[in-house]
Amino acid sequence: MTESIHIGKDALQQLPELLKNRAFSKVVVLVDENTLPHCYSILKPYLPAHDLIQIKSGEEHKTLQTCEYIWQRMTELNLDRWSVLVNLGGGVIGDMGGFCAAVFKRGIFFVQVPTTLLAQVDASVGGKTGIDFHGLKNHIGVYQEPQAVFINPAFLQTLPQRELKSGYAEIIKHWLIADKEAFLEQRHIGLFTEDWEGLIRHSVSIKSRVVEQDPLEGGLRKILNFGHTVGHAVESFLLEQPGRALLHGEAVAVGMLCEAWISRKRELLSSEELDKIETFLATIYEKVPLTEQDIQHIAQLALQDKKNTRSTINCTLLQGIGKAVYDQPITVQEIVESLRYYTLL
Ligand SMILES: NC(=O)c1ccc[n+]([C@@H]2O[C@H](COP(=O)([O-])OP(=O)(O)OC[C@H]3O[C@@H](n4cnc5c(N)ncnc54)[C@H](O)[C@@H]3O)[C@@H](O)[C@H]2O)c1
Ligand SMILES: O=C(O)C(=O)C[C@@H](O)[C@H](O)[C@H](O)COP(=O)(O)O
Ligand SMILES: [Zn+2]
Repeated sequence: MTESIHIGKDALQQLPELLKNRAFSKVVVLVDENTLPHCYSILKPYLPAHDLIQIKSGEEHKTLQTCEYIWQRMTELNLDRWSVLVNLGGGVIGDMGGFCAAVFKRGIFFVQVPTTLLAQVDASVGGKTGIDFHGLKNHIGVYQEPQAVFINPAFLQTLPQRELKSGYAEIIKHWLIADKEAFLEQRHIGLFTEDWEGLIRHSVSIKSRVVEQDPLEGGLRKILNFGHTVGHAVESFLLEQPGRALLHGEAVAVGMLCEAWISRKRELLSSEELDKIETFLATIYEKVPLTEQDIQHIAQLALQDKKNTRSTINCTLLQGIGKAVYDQPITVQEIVESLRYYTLL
């Protein structure tokens, strides 16, 4: 695991040393209306004098418009290239704050302090930063590693159950692509775990191992995108439908079911394994109602996936539980069929 990722209840104790050693000219903390009341008091004792930038929470604000506001505030606060932005929040704050820092004055430093399960096990690790554009997920962004990541499971105490479940989807994804034993054992414990730190460490180690080998997603890193070809299309589509938006992990759960079904269709996955995946996910995630018209729209959105080459949709599929294969060409029609299958589950 990368040395700059600190995990545990004392993780933040490493932060003052980092801030002191690098002698940053200014420290600014990016928060939203939830992380300010719930998380800032945990972080504050570890910070020198600093300013705050507050934005609205939620995927609908992971946009260029919010970036403009952040850059405007950074300018008003006179940040120079030796400033550091501390992103205190979930994946939206981490992705967008990381992106804003990476391009402000061609790049200032940033640190990730993830406060949701999803951000602790996935989004804060690996250097993908970015925003949504015209409803398309992470359509604009750059790869830029933070100075360090500080993961304190204590932040999860105030996180709503629905958000915990969303983050758990990325943990399940890590098991499905890389650790069969963990999937088979842990699924009986599910969200009743008391060992968040152990689960986080395990997930981060899986993700870090992949990212270290292929940081810019030339090949292997695409396995981390299992469930996202269909999942991002579902998420993008429902984000634009009033009252129907899903959380990222909820959409990934739908995507994993569809892509597991396509894996079965290709005889990469046995019907017993597909059944195990379906049964487990059904115990956690509610069924998302989709009409035939929705399905047609969603399948078209997959044509914008970042793993595609020319007009080929390259999907990551499962070759049995615990092993993933990337760059598997699939068709829009197969996505339609997989979503129809999902609606009948
Ligand atoms: N960069 C990556 O590798 C990567 C990986 C996975 C997901 N993502 C992105 O992450 C985003 C989803 O992240 P998320 O699930 O963390 O959502 P999020 O950032 O929207 O946070 C979820 C909600 O929880 C609130 N919150 C955060 N911490 C809290 C706490 N401790 N207590 C109470 N409330 C708290 C937030 O204000 C927000 O309302 C998506 O945009 C997704 O595309 C990125
Ligand atoms: O880190 C990665 O690589 C991932 O694919 C992790 C995903 O869980 C995450 O949602 C990521 O943001 C998706 O990246 P994208 O390139 O498909 O936008
Ligand atoms: Zn994801």
